[in-house]
Amino acid sequence: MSKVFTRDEVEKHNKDGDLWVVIDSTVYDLSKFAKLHPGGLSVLLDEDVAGMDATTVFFSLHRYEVLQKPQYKRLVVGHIALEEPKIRPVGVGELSRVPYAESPWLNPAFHSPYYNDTHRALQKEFRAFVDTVLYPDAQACEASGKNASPEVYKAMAERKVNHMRLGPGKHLHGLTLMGGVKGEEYDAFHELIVTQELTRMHARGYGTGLGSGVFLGLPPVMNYGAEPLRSRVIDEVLNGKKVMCLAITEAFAGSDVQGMKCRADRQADGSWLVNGHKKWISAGMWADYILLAAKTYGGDGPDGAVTAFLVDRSMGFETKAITTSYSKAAGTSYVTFDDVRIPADHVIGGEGAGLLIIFGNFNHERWYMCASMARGCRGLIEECLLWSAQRKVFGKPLLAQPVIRNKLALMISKAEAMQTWIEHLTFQMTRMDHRTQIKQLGGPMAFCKMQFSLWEKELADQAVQIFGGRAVTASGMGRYIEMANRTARFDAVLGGSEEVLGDLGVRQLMRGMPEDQKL
Ligand code: HEM
Repeated sequence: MSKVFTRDEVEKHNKDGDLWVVIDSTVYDLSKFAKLHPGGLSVLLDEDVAGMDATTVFFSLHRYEVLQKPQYKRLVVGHIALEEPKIRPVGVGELSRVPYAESPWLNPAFHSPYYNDTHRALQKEFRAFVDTVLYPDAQACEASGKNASPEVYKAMAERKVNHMRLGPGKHLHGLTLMGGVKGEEYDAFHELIVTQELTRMHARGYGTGLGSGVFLGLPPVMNYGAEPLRSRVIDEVLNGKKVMCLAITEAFAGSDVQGMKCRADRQADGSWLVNGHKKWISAGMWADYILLAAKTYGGDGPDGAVTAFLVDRSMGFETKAITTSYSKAAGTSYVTFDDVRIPADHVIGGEGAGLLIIFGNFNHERWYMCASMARGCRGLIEECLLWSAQRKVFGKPLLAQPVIRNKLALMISKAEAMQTWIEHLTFQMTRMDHRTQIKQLGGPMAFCKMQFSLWEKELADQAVQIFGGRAVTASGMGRYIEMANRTARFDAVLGGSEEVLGDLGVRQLMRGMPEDQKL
């Protein structure tokens, strides 16, 4: 049982070698730790700290999670008589109590036409899974730059996480998913929940490395692959036995997909010989399979047509890590193909079908990015509100400054608009078949992604201003803000740059401009 002290007793331990502090009514013995303290010894010997209640100063310098680490929990020697801790951390799977930190549908006072009990059940269980399994691994891998641990791949397979990330479909039928959701009832709003909860790992690169291959690379194999290859690859990737990635962009071609130079030449035995390279390939470092787009020559179709291939690492492609400011944990790579031979049955969707396959995937990719950005911005708001309430400047909390409140108002209003917009598009996905979605949602999705990444950068920028110097260091108080600000730029480029997407949306609407209507 924890020992009980009076504040007078604690005050006597106020020197080097005999140093106690009180944080939130808990008494810590820092006598030995003080010399190892990352913030130094002198700050702990300050007359307002040594032997005193250091709650306010502690929370202006450290995140709560510091106190939860086992090595620091050991410093606890007791608590103050007749006092209870006032700070109540958010428990595993719980919702934040900070206003606007959660999407409105999670606010019990609010109503939504989109969500039912199955959505709520999935959200609850998925959040606990992120908190307990993914978050710790994500943070460790962001620091080490490594791929997710085998235990995480296993845990995801057991809970059918990859299955869910692919969106609704026959691959879920007969399965019981997290929260007891039946595979048949899983819809685009369940997928929205899964996508948004994943952003709470606060590890953008890790998330990309862990999942982009599944929802970008696998759908073409699922929709167009030939058996038995199709079933084997689906099983291996969904169940975490193999990692997959998508390889389209090159040093020569980004948003202008057709500018690619990677080529595949048909051989006399029907196989293909691939030469060229791919650049910025997320998860490429850990990929066993690549869904590759290359221009084909000497086949049945026209020379230079884009064709999709499933390439196995054993076929001999090479991957080199690209150092980005994003994250090593994304496994971003430069992939080279030097006379890599691909069997004829590894063509996906037929010769020349590559562009159709690639473009058919774009809406889903952009929707996914928009959903993540909307939830990521909520995370920024939660961080900024908590920080503004606990950080004191000129004797008052930051929240007492009108200029800070103005920044928060601009941030919150954008995050609210983002969630409303993505839910509107998600609702269309529940009502339109795939073909109609491609036709109808290309423009709206392009505008949505363009605007979201503009807003995301604005929010990240405001958050940096609110956190100050803490937001540019990768550890400590502002580390989530540092990560968000560093990675927001990638959303503006990946999946189609803002400029290209805006133009795409306008060009699409031009096709529908009426000739029989004038001003
Ligand atoms: C249980 C008691 C404490 C523990 C376990 C602890 C632990 C840490 C850790 C792990 C860091 C590295 C940064 C981070 O991860 O947030 C840090 C930094 C720091 N700590 Fe503490 N600390 C304690 C108490 C205090 C107190 C009472 C003060 C009062 C002044 C203090 C002042 C600082 C400062 C100034 C830094 C550097 C912050 C920065 O780089 O911005 N610490 N501490």
